[in-house]
Amino acid sequence: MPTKIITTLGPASSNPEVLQYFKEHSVEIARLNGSHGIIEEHVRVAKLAVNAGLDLMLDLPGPKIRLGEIDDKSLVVKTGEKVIIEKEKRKKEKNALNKENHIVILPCQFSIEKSTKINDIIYVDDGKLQFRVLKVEANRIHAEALNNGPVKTHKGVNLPYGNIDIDFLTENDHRLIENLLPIIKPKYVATSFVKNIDDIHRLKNAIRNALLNIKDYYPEIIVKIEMAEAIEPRNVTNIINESDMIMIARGDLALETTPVHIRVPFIQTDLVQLCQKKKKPFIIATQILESMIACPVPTRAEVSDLYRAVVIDKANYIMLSSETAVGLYPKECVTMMHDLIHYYQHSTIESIGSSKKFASETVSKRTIKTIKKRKQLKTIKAESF
Ligand SMILES: Nc1ncnc2c1ncn2[C@@H]1O[C@H](COP(=O)(O)OP(=O)(O)OP(=O)(O)O)[C@@H](O)[C@H]1O
Ligand SMILES: CC(=O)C(=O)O
Repeated sequence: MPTKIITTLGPASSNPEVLQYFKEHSVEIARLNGSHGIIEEHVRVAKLAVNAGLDLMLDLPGPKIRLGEIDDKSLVVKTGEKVIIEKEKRKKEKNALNKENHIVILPCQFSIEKSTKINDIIYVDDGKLQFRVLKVEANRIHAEALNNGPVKTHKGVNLPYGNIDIDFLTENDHRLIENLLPIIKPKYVATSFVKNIDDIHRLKNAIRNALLNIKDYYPEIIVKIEMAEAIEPRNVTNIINESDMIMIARGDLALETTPVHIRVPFIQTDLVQLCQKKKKPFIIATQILESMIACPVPTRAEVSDLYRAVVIDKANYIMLSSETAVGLYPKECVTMMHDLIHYYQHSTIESIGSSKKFASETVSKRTIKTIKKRKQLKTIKAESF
């Protein structure tokens, strides 16, 4: 089976025309990220995706630490700037400017003081922002920004050296399982920040309870591998056995394993081998075409990453996140993936590009042109020798 695409839906892609395009270009699953948006919006978008013929995945947030609501939409921190990180206050307690004595206050959805010590680095927004801890108090952390960058609402917070103790199923997970799952009945439920097999059992119980009155429906469970504990030998095999599909969730994995960023490609290799050995389908996720959030063409490194996922790892699915949720070029991202998948499948076939069926049904016109060009080049080369 050729690799298929999963697209995360958001403002950039939640309309019938884009979803139809996705369907026609190798997208099989539409992912709704439970960490963002409200239930009513997810219901609306789920209907559009189903109407376009896509399967649904509901991705549960799990105990992922995130920033709270950042009121100042243009907030930017600068290198060396002092910030305070503290548990998000309720609406009426909020300081409208998010500032105290001119120090930027960053609200966080969970208290993280107990998991932090002086000189630890706190990573925000997939590590795009880094803060060094200067002082830890009972209810807040004083830190300094190590680089410049915008601070946005609900971006992820990672503490690779901290020991986080947040219950696996959060209030938000329960709300989505009880109020959204029975309505949209997604084919897949993805679960975040799983540490061990007990977490999966707890999720399955919660789902069973929410579906007591619904017969003939139970979702397939996708376990996202994104924590160091999940890849320990005592956990990883059990987790793979207990799941219907594995997601190599490289965004958080990169910051939850140390040395940060470095281990991901190695872990990817090991997980791919394990999944293949156990015949478990798997997804390779995150930042495959990240630069295409703002640019219509990918970097060479991204194309190589895509090649690795499709050609070397032979992933069952590759996933787009911000690229299709909030990016400027959701269709171009899907086209890029679709074309590489089909180029791989057909580039060795002698009749490539001349088959009408191939041209009309699968690859975008641009790829056909490229493949034809490649064939011409080959011919020229052969003739000149
Ligand atoms: N339904 C949505 N509405 C608005 N913005 C969204 C929505 N879904 C995703 N986004 C935006 O796209 C970004 C990337 O999406 P993605 O699903 O990868 O989320 P994430 O915050 O990185 O978390 P996760 O670790 O769950 O993937 C989010 O950070 C958010 O800014
Ligand atoms: C997809 C996701 O959650 C991650 O890469 O962290």
